[in-house]
Amino acid sequence: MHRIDCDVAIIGAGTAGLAAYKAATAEGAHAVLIESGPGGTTCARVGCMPSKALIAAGRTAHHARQAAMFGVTVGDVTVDGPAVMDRVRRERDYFVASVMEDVDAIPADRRIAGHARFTAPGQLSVDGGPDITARTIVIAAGSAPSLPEILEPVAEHVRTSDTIFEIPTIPATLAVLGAGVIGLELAAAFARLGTRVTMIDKGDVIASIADPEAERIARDRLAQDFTILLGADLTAADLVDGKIRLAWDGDHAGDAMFDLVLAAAGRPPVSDTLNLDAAGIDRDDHGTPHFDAGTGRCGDSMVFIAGDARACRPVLHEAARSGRLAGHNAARPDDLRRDPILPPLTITYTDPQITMVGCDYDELPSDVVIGSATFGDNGRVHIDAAGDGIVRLYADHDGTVIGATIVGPDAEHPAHMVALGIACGLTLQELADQAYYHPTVMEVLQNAARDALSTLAKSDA
Ligand SMILES: Cc1cc2nc3c(=O)[nH]c(=O)nc-3n(C[C@H](O)[C@H](O)[C@H](O)COP(=O)(O)OP(=O)(O)OC[C@H]3O[C@@H](n4cnc5c(N)ncnc54)[C@H](O)[C@@H]3O)c2cc1C
Ligand SMILES: NC(=O)c1ccc[n+]([C@@H]2O[C@H](COP(=O)([O-])OP(=O)(O)OC[C@H]3O[C@@H](n4cnc5c(N)ncnc54)[C@H](O)[C@@H]3O)[C@@H](O)[C@H]2O)c1
Repeated sequence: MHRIDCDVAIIGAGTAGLAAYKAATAEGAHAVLIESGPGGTTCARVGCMPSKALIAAGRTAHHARQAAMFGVTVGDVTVDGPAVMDRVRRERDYFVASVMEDVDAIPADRRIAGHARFTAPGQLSVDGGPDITARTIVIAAGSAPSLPEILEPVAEHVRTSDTIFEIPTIPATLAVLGAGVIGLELAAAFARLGTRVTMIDKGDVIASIADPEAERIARDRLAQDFTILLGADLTAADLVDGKIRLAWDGDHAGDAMFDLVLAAAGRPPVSDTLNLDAAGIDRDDHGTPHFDAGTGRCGDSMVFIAGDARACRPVLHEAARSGRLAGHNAARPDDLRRDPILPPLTITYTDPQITMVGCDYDELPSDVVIGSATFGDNGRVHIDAAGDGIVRLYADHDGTVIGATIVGPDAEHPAHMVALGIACGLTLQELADQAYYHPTVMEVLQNAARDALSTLAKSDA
């Protein structure tokens, strides 16, 4: 077995690992990148991109069904399931190929295939590969879908986001376990493609939306397309005549048969497979290393961490950003860079979109000022027959914008503006006084800022 001595060893060639590799080599470090799977990143292969391709198909079917409202005749709308799934996979292949081009450009002796695990601080072994000694190590091993124990007897018939995009056609009936981001996006897409979807979650809210007004609007709207059962725990899962029978308890206790089950019950980091006991780093109760969010460093060790492996903010832009930072700092541990921590931003690509930015509703200060505005009376939304929604804008007592929950058509745009506003320390007055083109959905954000300002004025009076 040959040995490698290097400056930086990076575990995982996903978005975070690739960004770390580029940043470390840009600093002149001898870095190696270890990947246990097929590569291509979670985002491109089984995440952001195939899910958005499926959502795009669902949206197209929906718009086609709505066409008559605009005086446009398209005839009967039918969905060709195999053609939909073929396009999803073609799109996926396009994005994976583009990532693999970048990977292939890395010198072959810097790319190592196999599963890495720690054997001692600064030491890794790779299954079927070399033993590695590295001055610093970056953990960028990502996360993986969990399979609730109750589904184990029918595991063969259960899909996760890792396998759902391989199905040959659109199922007639689908149970989705988990009302988080993955469950909602895929449930909504399949429902618009003609699948009868039942979503089951043991929690009380969808998409972890803490703001009750926003949660109610999002849930009511999505429930028009598929069944949402909250506060429901699965009590049984078995196979009957080739179909999966699920039973659940709670207010809507019942059972039903499904062609397919999608488990979307969370994606914990894969840290338990890395033998972190040997790494010499402190970890929390879930096994995730303690780390400094400003530098990515785990305690005062020579280990850095990035991406979904951190078990917080598991979204693409955070993986890329934290990967760059970890790679740079792993190459320059004597001169650590500290990046500003951006406001958290999440977008769920349902219709309406669900976005949360900055301070979460359940962490707002007691003297918070909240401005609200609805999408339904917005000119652009009306013309486009795009539905309804709400902006809930949060500011502190001196009027500085601190967060928002936005549920509505194209909510991604005002959400980005609020994220920038928070990062720049914008006040409600400054937000309200920006240029808002007419007619755009951005005007709803301006209305929410004005509403919050009038509340602030009343509380000051
Ligand atoms: C269905 C779905 C949809 C999503 N949609 C969005 C979206 O629209 N927008 C968004 O911002 N985010 C989205 N995300 C989240 C986003 O994809 C992730 O946050 C991001 O891809 C994480 O990147 P990463 O580099 O941390 O992990 P990954 O890309 O998963 O990379 C980790 C790599 O490490 C490898 N690895 C693991 N263990 C080892 C080991 N021991 N040795 C060697 N290699 C190892 C793995 O094989 C993997 O290739 C979505 C995720 C899913 C699942
Ligand atoms: N648009 C995006 O940015 C996007 C899209 C998809 C995924 N992602 C990322 O992927 C991560 C993982 O997504 P996810 O949806 O798998 O996880 P999640 O943590 O968002 O949601 C999991 C849901 O499953 C429920 N659940 C857990 N165990 C259950 C059980 N036994 N029975 C019933 N319900 C159960 C939870 O109550 C929760 O509502 C997200 O945190 C997100 O950051 C992002």
